[in-house]
Amino acid sequence: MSLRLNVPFLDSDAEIEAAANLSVPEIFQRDGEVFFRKRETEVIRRLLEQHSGILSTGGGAYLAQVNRESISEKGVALWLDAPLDLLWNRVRHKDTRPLLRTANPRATLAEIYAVRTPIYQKAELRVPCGHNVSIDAMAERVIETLLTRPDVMEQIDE
Ligand SMILES: Nc1ncnc2c1ncn2[C@@H]1O[C@H](COP(=O)(O)OP(=O)(O)OP(=O)(O)O)[C@@H](O)[C@H]1O
Ligand SMILES: O=C(O)C1=C[C@@H](O)[C@@H](O)[C@H](O)C1
Repeated sequence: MSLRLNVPFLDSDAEIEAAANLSVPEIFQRDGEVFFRKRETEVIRRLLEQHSGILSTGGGAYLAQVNRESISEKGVALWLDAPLDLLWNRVRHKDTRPLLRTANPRATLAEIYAVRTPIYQKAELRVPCGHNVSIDAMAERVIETLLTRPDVMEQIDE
């Protein structure tokens, strides 16, 4: 999306990792989730203040009201709404998500999904993501959806 729109791509996890010189799991292990969430809130606010572009936040960031407010103030929240089984297939082979390092990560993901879905529904925009929707097709759908918010993204016909 950022390549197509020629705007910066920002990722809050990547910014936190660069600042700490540690991976997200290492930060969780060394400093705990509460510490991580504080850094996440600071980073999201700073990135939204300093840049106009696409900000990919970590999946837990939108749970905090303060982050939801920062996002709505500076732009718009867009939820990529994927079904649980699709999410599981994407994360099952990775060990980069500390919250899923449990005895039964599939069940943990289901619990997280159930708790978070009503909060993700607060996002102003939503794009459903089914099986077999390519990254390109998703980017196209997201751009079409963003165009419904001319205060955030405007089409310029050349
Ligand atoms: N439309 C798609 N089709 C197929 N695979 C996809 C699609 N979108 C994302 N993926 C893959 O799903 C995996 C998870 O995506 P990604 O790491 O971007 O998630 P994320 O939303 O950044 O998660 P988090 O913020 O929790 O880290 C990646 O391997 C990515 O390539
Ligand atoms: O969904 C979450 O709570 C998280 C998602 C990742 O992007 C990281 O921000 C971290 O692993 C927490």
